[in-house]
Amino acid sequence: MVKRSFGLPTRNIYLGLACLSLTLHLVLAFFCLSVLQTVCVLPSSLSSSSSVTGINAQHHQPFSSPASTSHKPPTSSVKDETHTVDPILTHLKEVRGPDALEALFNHPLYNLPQPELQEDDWLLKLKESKDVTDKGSEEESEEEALDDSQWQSASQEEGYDRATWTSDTTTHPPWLRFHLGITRWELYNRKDPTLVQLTHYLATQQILGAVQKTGGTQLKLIMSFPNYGQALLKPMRQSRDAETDVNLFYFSDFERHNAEIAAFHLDRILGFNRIPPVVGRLINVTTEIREITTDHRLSRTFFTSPVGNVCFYGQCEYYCSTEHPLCGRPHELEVSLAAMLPDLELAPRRSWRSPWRRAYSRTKLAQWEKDPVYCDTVKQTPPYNQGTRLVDLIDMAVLDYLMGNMDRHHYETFEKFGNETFLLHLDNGRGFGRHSRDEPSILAPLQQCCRIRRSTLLRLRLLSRSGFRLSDMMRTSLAQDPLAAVAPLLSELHLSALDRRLATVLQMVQTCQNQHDDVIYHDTEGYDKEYDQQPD
Ligand SMILES: Nc1ncnc2c1ncn2[C@@H]1O[C@H](COP(=O)(O)OP(=O)(O)OP(=O)(O)O)[C@@H](O)[C@H]1O
Ligand SMILES: [Mn+2]
Repeated sequence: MVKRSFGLPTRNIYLGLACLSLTLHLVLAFFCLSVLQTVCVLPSSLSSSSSVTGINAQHHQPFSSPASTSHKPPTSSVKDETHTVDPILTHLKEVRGPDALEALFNHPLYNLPQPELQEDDWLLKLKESKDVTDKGSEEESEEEALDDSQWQSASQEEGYDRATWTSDTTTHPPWLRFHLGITRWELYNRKDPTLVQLTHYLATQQILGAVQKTGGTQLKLIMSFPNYGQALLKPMRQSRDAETDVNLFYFSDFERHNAEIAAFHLDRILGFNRIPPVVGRLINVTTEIREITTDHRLSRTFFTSPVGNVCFYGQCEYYCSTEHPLCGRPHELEVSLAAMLPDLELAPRRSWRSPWRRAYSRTKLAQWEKDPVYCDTVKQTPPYNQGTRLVDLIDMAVLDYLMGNMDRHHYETFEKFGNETFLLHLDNGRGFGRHSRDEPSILAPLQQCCRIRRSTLLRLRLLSRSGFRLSDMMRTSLAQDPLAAVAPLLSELHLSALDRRLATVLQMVQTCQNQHDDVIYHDTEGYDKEYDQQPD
């Protein structure tokens, strides 16, 4: 009786619940399809990339975990009040992982129109074959010209390939294609497949030679490959998580191999393309240095440590002693390998002292640290008084601030291009030393000059948005490096420091704009319409 008297109402309740559940499912399915299409469909490669990087998602949207991102919208993008007013966001797609990096690089701000390249905008050029045979012609003496005959070694050195390159670029090894692709405006074209081939080449080619590089203060080696490519090696000296001792001056800090690697990725993500490609590699110090080196100053410094690891220290000014050994485990050592720039004889470079160079002294201050209107003087001094040199320097200060590099005493340019060219951002080994502290003085050029390229500013803003967040882009980009399989190239603490520092840069530009009129250097003509509503 009791059962029967409750039967009908219970059935109605069940029916009602079923209808409600069906409606909810339909609404959910509709929402998922229409609004979250890009989030729901995750690229198949994600799970593999996450296992390689071993990402700890404590502080970030875990792009590596499809389950956790696929059914709810990222909260920060929903909160973003500028979503409907900022045209930049019309290009924003909520994607994660490798696709997000690709989406960033496909954004119009990373594909701004470039002036058409003229013949003298290329650093090197191949000689026409008629020039090679036409001995005595004036063009023969052109320093920047390469001719096929240079590549044919008369005496075949052991292990080296016989060069069979012709003027057909498909016969060229990646390092040569990289050299031939350098222009007045950038070191490499991000979309050129040469870049991927070059990094793969550096990471995998057999090492035939290893000698110390002269010049500079810390140990560096030049490694040679079978088809005459070379790379600049910086070794791992300390664990990735070791923070620079607070009592060490910037000029005493160790150089870090992972800083060289991360700086290349950061520079590329900022859209500069001014750092030679760098990859990480595990090398065998016995077979790939000790047994092949012809450098006696280097080979003399090898020894076996008390626990049986093979170590060496080389000869240089800083940290080349038994107390600072570079040790394999027992043979394997992590290193960074940077693609070498063309030989100085083919493409001479000019070294410029940075106006914001530090004093490199325990006690002295540089002029820019004492004079609040220092930039007024710089602005009137060639080459900073015209062209893009000042804003180029400010781009470099932003890059250095983001990675905490206080060691930018000089920068270089290719002599061929005079003053109208990009700045090479070489030597980044002292970046990424501290994540817990930001060094405001690195931003002095921006703070004192209150000037920035519009394209740089717009890209920085883009990188502060969810979906394109700088830390996420860096994590994804660094996961492509071979050493990411050993451990993430930058710890999460360093990655979040990047976002924090980026916010500081944007805040500084805002403060400048509140006080000055001519903060923006307009370099995005023709694209202004698209960003009309972008506040600057
Ligand atoms: N990828 C490269 N290809 C060719 N030359 C390079 C490359 N990177 C650096 N160099 C050259 O080697 C020199 C020394 O390198 P780097 O600056 O990294 O060493 P360093 O020991 O930090 O020097 P310093 O102590 O003077 O700062 C640079 O000034 C530059 O001219
Ligand atoms: Mn240095």
